[in-house]
Amino acid sequence: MSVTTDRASVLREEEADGALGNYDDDDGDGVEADGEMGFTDSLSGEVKPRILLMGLRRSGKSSIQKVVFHKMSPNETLFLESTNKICREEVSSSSFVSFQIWDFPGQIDFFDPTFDYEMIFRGTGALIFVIDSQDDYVEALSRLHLTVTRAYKVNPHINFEVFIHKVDGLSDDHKIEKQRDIHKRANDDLTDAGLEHIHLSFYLTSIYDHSIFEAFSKVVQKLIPQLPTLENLLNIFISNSGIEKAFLFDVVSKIYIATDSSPVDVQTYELCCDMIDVVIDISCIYSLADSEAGLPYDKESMAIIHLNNTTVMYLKEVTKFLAMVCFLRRESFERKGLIDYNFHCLKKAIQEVFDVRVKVQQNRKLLSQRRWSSLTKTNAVLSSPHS
Ligand SMILES: Nc1nc2c(ncn2[C@@H]2O[C@H](COP(=O)(O)OP(=O)(O)OP(=O)(O)O)[C@@H](O)[C@H]2O)c(=O)[nH]1
Repeated sequence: MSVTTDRASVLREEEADGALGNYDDDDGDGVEADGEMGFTDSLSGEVKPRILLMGLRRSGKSSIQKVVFHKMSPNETLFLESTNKICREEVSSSSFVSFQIWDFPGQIDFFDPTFDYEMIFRGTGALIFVIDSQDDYVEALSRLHLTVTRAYKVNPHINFEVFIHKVDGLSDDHKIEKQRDIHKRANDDLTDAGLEHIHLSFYLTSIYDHSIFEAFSKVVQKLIPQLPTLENLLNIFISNSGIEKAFLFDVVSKIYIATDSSPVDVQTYELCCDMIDVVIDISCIYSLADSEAGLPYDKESMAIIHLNNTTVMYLKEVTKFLAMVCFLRRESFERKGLIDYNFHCLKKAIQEVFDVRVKVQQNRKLLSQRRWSSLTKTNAVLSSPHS
């Protein structure tokens, strides 16, 4: 059972107009249509970062979006129809996990005059290029090169993320070999073009396991300017509490937005995801219908799991959509009072970071609105010089 199909995080789904260059204006105010959107973006650096999903047809872009943000089961993606329009969606479950995802059809043509790629890349935070590892990837690599070079020219601040996707069908050796080959060829192409300074990050992903959530977590983390502060807070928290590993999770998407500086291993990450599922599912089944608007996750949410290898997993609510999940030894857990006290301090500090982030976002929005209104005034004067 999954509560998350009722999407708290997905505020709305919009489909861009059939012609690639013309985007639907969701509220009818004209601001998000055509060139205007790009112009405001360039001034304000849009409050919500934009993440683009690009790649050849059938590489798995829509499946990734549906599995990560709509909790679609991987098998259901077999029935997804090919995307023929740009699909935009806002993901906004907390101030830290707040962005727009644009899912592109596989066949976009940069030379199509109706495709305003400058406008699109200008407001982009991360470009995820999906390569089907089970297919011949020569064409995908040349497409990747074209896309990255175009995007970089318009906006050198974009994070370029390459998902070597559908690796579930490959053996471990084969996966590493594919990654090495794709990594080498993509970087050789950039070096040949004199663009070796462009950095590409590579991830092995599949919708059939947690790798896609882990990869998405890393993409999203890079878009959180407060990440070093959050990491520092977690480092202090674990060292003061005798904890071995701590994650800060967005419970809706199961994206972890920060962890301490010790390395992350996949099994640990998977255990955290399973724990969040268990908490939400049990809460859905047994929580009182009238408790806090019937939400399955609230201030009281907490769980302790004793693993059979002397490790304890401890989950606690941080904010409405964030949870801390940590791993510690049974002996350390005996000092639960100290852990809870330190957690209380951590929670307050995270709340402060959160408040600062909200303030910065509000200021940026205000600034952008002011600039926009002064610009429209100037335009009005210019267009009626005799008034
Ligand atoms: N084995 C495997 N198949 C996958 C994976 N991800 C997606 N697929 C399958 O790949 C096929 C194409 O997926 P889509 O998500 O429609 O691909 P797309 O890139 O959005 O395709 P277009 O809309 O045509 O651009 C579907 O049959 C999915 O079930 C994966 O991780 N592993």
